[in-house]
Amino acid sequence: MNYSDLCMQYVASGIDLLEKLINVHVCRFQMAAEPVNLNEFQELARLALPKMYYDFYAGGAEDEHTLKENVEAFHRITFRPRILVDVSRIDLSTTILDYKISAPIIIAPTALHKLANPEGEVATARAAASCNTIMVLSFTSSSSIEEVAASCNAVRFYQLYVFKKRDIAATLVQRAERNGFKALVLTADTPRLGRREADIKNKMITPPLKNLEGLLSTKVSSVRILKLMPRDHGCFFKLEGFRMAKIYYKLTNFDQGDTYS
Ligand SMILES: Cc1cc2nc3c(=O)[nH]c(=O)nc-3n(C[C@H](O)[C@H](O)[C@H](O)COP(=O)(O)O)c2cc1C
Repeated sequence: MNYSDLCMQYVASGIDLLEKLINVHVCRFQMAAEPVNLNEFQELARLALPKMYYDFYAGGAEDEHTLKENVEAFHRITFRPRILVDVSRIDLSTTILDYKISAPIIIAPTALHKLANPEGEVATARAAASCNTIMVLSFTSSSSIEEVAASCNAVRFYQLYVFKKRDIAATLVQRAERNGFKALVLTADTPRLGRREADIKNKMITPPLKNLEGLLSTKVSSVRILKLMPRDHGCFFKLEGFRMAKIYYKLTNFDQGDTYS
């Protein structure tokens, strides 16, 4: 990670540089002992990132009930040991949409990777390539579709929010397809963004969403995240969304004028 770039990014975001330098150095000191599990990576992230950004990645909506329940759900899963079997050759590889991957794990779409690293989603795509898995690029990525496509040969899917303003989504799908993205991943559970209380308290600001430049009238580079998708652009989803997505993917004849609520 290029720390000076990271610090410059913090300064640009109006975040206190001294505090971050201290945290980054504490973090690097602690890095002497390599993290051995996800919890330790999370703790390093907490030390290195501005609170505003850490809270964005780590937090959930309202009382964070679902967030806690997600963690609990994983705790309820146990492995059934199988003994006296030949483990000399272990193969976890599988296929998704005919693309072979090393294990049944792909990178889910998550927004705004540049909050954590100046390379943003480009670095994530390279990680996907080196692990021989698939990256799903978020609709609200901080690196552009083209930058991610040029960075490596990872198999890439593109996550789509179906916007009321259909031309926005259609334009992005066309760009993704032109740049070798292999499939669309439709997000159906975000007709409105959750009420993320930490983001409200932190007065969360975002880096520019490069893919939306020139498409949204909103000045997305400095708005609070809750205003990112204002009413007239807001994403929505119902069965109709599937029809639209299908049309987008064929890239023909979408009804630009129609409105849905
Ligand atoms: C910080 C963060 C950002 C996310 N951003 C997006 C996004 O931009 N688009 C999307 O479809 N899902 C997004 N998600 C949802 C994830 O793709 C995933 O569905 C969700 O985290 C549930 O998986 P988990 O239980 O493994 O975290 C985001 C999740 C997190 C934690």
